[in-house]
Amino acid sequence: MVDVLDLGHVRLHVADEGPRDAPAVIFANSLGTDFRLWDAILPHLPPGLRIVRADKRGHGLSQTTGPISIDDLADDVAGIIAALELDRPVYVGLSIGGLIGQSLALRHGDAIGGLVLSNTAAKIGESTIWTDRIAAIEAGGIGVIAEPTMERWFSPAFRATPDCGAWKLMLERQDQAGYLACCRAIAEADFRERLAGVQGPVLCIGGSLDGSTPPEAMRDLTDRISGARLEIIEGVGHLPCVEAPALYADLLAGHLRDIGHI
Ligand SMILES: O=C(O)CC1=CCC(=O)O1
Repeated sequence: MVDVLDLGHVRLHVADEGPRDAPAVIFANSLGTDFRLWDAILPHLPPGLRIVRADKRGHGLSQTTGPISIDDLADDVAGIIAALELDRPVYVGLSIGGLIGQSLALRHGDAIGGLVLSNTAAKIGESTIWTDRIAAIEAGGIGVIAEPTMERWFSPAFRATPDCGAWKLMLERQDQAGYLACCRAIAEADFRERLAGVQGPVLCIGGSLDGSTPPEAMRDLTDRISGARLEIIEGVGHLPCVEAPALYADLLAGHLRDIGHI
């Protein structure tokens, strides 16, 4: 079922697929993408899962609101879990989705049954990266950042394929105010001194060619969480679920088995 979920303060576009009583996994996508980010891994996941994907505020078909924080976005995820009556789903968040996951684990740890932090960091980039990006978009529109963003998102090999064009278009079509609100939320988020409050087992996944949250950032994040383990997928950029979907799904499935979720 794909639907609009009204949480009262915001309406979110959510896909809820699979048997209602099955072990659930909830996915959160990155800045500038909608929940189709996960399409390619779905056929590779073990059968019989309940899969929930949601466009965060200001992305895809979800509503854009005023200023937001990563904690607000984590509260939205907790709201989705409660509204859909999910039984402690495993949360998988990529990039800003990973920041949201760190906040979710700290604020609503009892609501989730496991955590996967993909292509993210305890703090993503210095503040100037975000103030420069915001200024560039305010001056010239989201299109001005599209080409350099593809270089961070994808390996040279993937950028040479026609598929890359669709991802660039997805970025260019995001709501500008929604995208900028998320940039401001990322700029303010810093979990470096807070992660002692997150307990493993946590699976961290990175890409060897990730230009946004490189392997060093993933290692730093993993080292800060007791019981976390890191897998780096070789030859892919910031969105390994797009570039290496079978491998990504295998890592995820292995983790679901390791923690007894399936
Ligand atoms: O656009 C990028 O640089 C990649 C990115 C950073 C945070 C996020 O969610 O995506």
